[in-house]
Amino acid sequence: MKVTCAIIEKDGKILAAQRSEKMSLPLKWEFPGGKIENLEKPEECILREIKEELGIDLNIKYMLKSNTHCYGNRKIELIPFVCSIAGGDIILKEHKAVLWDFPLNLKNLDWAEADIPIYNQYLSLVKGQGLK
Ligand SMILES: Nc1nc2c([nH]c(=O)n2[C@H]2C[C@H](O)[C@@H](COP(=O)(O)OP(=O)(O)OP(=O)(O)O)O2)c(=O)[nH]1
Repeated sequence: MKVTCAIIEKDGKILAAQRSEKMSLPLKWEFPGGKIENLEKPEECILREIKEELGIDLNIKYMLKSNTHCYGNRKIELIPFVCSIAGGDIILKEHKAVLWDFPLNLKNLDWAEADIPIYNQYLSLVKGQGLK
């Protein structure tokens, strides 16, 4: 299963979202997004999912390397897009909470396992740019 997710940047901070009790991986933190539907391009998927889940429009800046992870016998390929907000105000439609912080400060969140390599990939990238 292919899943897209968004690392949304604003003023040097990024957004982490907490899954609700009712979702799979309850209360884990993730980069919001969701499953690719039939015939959909990954870029279309992430824009649709973020509109559905957070009520905002995104600009896609670039894609990072995907991470394949198995939760038991469920294999997902998580495809990350670094994005900025194009418009709208965040309304939580599915998540329990969201948090904005500098990338390094999010290290100790209880991340979904599939997100950890993606978080680390992003961190090395922004460190390389001399940012936090
Ligand atoms: N959206 C998103 N999903 C993630 C991330 N990390 C991660 O392991 N996942 C998992 C959780 C889900 O099993 C799947 C994404 O599906 P989804 O967010 O559309 O969730 P869903 O409720 O439809 O999925 P499910 O409960 O049927 O498993 O990928 C992430 O960063 N973002």
